[in-house]
Amino acid sequence: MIKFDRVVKQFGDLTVLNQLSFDVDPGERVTLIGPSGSGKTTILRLLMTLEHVTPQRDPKSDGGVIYVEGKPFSHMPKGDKLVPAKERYLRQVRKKVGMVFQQFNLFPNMKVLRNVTEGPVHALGLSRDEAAEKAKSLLELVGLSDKLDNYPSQLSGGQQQRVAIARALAMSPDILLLDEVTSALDPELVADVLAVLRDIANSTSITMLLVTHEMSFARDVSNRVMMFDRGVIVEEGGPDQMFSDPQEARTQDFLKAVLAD
Ligand SMILES: Nc1ncnc2c1ncn2[C@@H]1O[C@H](COP(=O)(O)OP(=O)(O)OP(=O)(O)O)[C@@H](O)[C@H]1O
Repeated sequence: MIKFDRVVKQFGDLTVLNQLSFDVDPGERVTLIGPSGSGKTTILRLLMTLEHVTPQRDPKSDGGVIYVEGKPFSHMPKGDKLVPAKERYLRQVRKKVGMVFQQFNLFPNMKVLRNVTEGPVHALGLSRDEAAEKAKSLLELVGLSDKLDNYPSQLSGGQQQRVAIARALAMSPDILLLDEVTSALDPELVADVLAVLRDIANSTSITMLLVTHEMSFARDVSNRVMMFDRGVIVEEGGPDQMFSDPQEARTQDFLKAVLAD
């Protein structure tokens, strides 16, 4: 479903991902943990094509290939303009991936329903009626059927994040990326958002990659936990083993620090 094959990503002199290889199978839920700056968000951003691997001649610079459903993408020779066919191809692959960010990134001038219907109308070619029907059922799933005509500014942070989740799902992605989706929320709003995500995890077979500091949530929903440090996987395993019996000192120290927070 997802494959990183010896991916190297640099920002200037900083090597953020260092010959990183891993696979994610269809339907897997994988949690990425690790200290700040270890490259977790960069992995998600590469999958969303918000960042690119841009190989150059220098063997130390960017390299490797990322595959989604067997198709290579995010491999862009530096300086090349995207030709239309390649852009179309990338758009096709990108449609398979949905992302929810820490900041909700809703369109502030559109009502809730419109926030969720815009993508399906413009990117999937659904009619306004079809998109509205789909959006309403997703907004019901996230518990916001009574907010269709509200603007984002009229909602709490937790409600806005639930709209963002419905908006990502409205594109029918095969893969859902969640990047610290509760970090910007007041503590009392976190539980509702996590409950919605638990429901989605339990009721769909969508593949998920999560970056989260909510360890009990990660333990509940993930099949696998990968611990990153400096752009490499230090340790990986099932959630019970990783959270109860981590083997590597860096994982032990990281979890101690997070749990003491
Ligand atoms: N666009 C960019 N330009 C320059 N440096 C960047 C860019 N994006 C990320 N970085 C740097 O790359 C490193 C890895 O960042 P990344 O956001 O992937 O880490 P992270 O593990 O998600 O951290 P956090 O837990 O704090 O979100 C950091 O040192 C960051 O400053």
